[in-house]
Amino acid sequence: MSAIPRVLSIAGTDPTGGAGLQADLKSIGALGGYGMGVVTALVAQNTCGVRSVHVPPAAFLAEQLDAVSDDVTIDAVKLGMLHSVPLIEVVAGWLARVRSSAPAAPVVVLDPVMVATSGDRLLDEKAEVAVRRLCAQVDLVTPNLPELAVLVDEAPARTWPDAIGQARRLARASGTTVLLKGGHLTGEGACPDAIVTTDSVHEVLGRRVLTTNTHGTGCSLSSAMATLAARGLDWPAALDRAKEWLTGALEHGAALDVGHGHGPVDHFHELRPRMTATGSWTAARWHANAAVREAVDACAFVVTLGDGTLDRDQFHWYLAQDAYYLGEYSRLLARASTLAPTREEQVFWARGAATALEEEAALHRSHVGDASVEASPTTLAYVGHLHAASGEYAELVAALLPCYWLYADVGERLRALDHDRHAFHDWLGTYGDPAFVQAASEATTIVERAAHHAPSAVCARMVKAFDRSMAHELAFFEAPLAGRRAPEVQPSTSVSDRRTSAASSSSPIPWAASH
Ligand SMILES: Nc1ncnc2c1ncn2[C@@H]1O[C@H](COP(=O)(O)OP(=O)(O)OP(=O)(O)O)[C@@H](O)[C@H]1O
Ligand SMILES: Cc1ncc(CO)c(N)n1
Repeated sequence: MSAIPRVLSIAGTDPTGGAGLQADLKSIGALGGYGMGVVTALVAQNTCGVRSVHVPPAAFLAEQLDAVSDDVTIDAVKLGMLHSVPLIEVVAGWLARVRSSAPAAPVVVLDPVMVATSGDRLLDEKAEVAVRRLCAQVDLVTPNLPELAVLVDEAPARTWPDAIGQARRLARASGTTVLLKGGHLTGEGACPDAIVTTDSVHEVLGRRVLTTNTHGTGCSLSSAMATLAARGLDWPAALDRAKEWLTGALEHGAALDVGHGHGPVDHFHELRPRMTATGSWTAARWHANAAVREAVDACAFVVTLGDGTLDRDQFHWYLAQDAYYLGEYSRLLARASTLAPTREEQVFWARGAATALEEEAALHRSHVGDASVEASPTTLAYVGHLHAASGEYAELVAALLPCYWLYADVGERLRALDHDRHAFHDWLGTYGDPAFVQAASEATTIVERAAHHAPSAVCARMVKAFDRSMAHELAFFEAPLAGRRAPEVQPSTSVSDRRTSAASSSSPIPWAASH
C-alpha cells in the first residue's frame, strides 16, 4: 500500500459539490488520500433538491471501472449512488474480479444511498434487493436509519437501542460490519453513530450541530471511512477520527454560503488556517515579501543552524538578543490585548504576552544568567519599530505578525533537517511545534480580519508595518554573523553548561512554546 492511499469513489454526481462524487473526492483529499472517481449517474441537483438523473449505459460504467483498475492499484473503494440493478450488477462483477486478482484486495465501503437529504429517491425500488445482496460483498455498510430499515426489511427504528438491534441483524445477515448513523434521530445534544458487528458495538456519541448544512454528510462520512481504513485504522478508530472531522465540517458549513437549501459541509475546515495564501491581505503581504523570505532562508545563520556548523558563541549571542527582544515583544503583545476589539483576540494576545515573558525569563536563566543583556542596534531598531506601530490596533498586529509567521515558516524547514546526531538537535526538534504553528495561524486570521475592516489609510500603514517587521526579522537573523556583534553578554558559566540547561528549558520559538 502506498503512503497516500488511492481511493476510488463509484458514485453519482452533485454539480453543487456538496454530495456524491464531488463530496467524496473532497473528503478523501481532506483525510489524506488520493481521490479517484467513476460516475454511475449524472444528477442535475443542487442544495434544494434533485431535478433529473441521466444514466449512461451500464457498459460505459464497466469501461470506466476497467480503465481505473487496469492501470492503478486501488487501496480502497467507496460505493455511493448505484441507481439500478444493471449498474449494481456491473459493480458487483467488477468488485469480485478486483478483489480476487489484486495483490492486496482493496477495502470496500458501501453507502447504500437510497434517498437524498432533500427526500428525492436515488435508487430504483427494484434495486433494493440487489443492494442487500451487495452488502455481503463489502467490508463496511453505512446506512442511515431509513436505509437500515429497508435493508433488514423492518419499520424504521425510532430509538437508538432499536437501531442498534437492527444494525446487529444486518451485520448477522450480511456477515459484514455496519456503521450505523444517527443523523436522522431527533433530539438535542448528541448525534450518535456506531460501529456494529454481530458481537460488538463501538459508539461515538458526537455533538449535534444546529445547522441546515447537512447535504452530503453520508457521502462524506463513508469516503472518510474508506480513506482512514486504507491508512491502516480499524473501524472504531476510523469512526472516532471521521466523526471529529465531520462534526467540524458541519460546524463550518454555513460559512461557505453555498445554495439556498441544505448547504454543504466544509470538508477542508481543518486546512483553512493553513490556506491563508488565497487572495487575502496577509497572503498578498507574504507574496510581496518573497525576496525577504528567500534571504532569510539563504542567510548564513539559518543555513548553518540547519546544517549544524553554526558557531555556538554566535548562536548564544543570538539567543541572548532574543531574550531581550521577547521581553519587549511581550509588552507589545500586551498592548495588542489592550486594544483588541473582541474578547477572543484580547485573550489571544494576552496569552502570547504571558508566554513570551515566561520564555524570556527561561532564556535569561539558562543563557544570560544574572547579567543583563545589552541590546544590539539591530534588536533595538526592531523593538523601536514595534513601539512606533503601537498607536492603533490594526497597525500594531500587522507589525507583530511576521515574528509569528516567519518563525513558523522557517521552523518547518529547520525541523525537517533534524536528526539524532545533529549539533543543534535539542533546538531543531522544537521548531515547527504544532501549537506554535496554530498560534501563528490564529495571529494571521486576526490580522486578516483587521485588514478587512480597516479603512484604506489604515491599510496602507498596516502594509508598512508588516513589511518593516519582515525586514527587521531578516536583519535579526543576519546580525549574529554580520560582524555587528559586540561582547554584550558576559557569560557567568561556561558555554557548554549553558547550552545543556538552555536546551532543556527553552524553545527557539520561546514565546509560543507553552501555548
Ligand atoms: N446535525 C448534525 N450534527 C452532527 N452530526 C450530524 C448531523 N447530521 C448528521 N450528522 C452526522 O452525519 C453523518 C451522516 O448521517 P446521516 O444519518 O444524516 O446520514 P445520511 O442520511 O446518509 O446523510 P446524507 O445527508 O448525505 O443523505 C453521521 O455521522 C451523522 O451522525
Ligand atoms: C449523487 C448523490 N449521491 C448521494 C446523495 C445523498 O446525499 C446525493 N444527494 N447525491
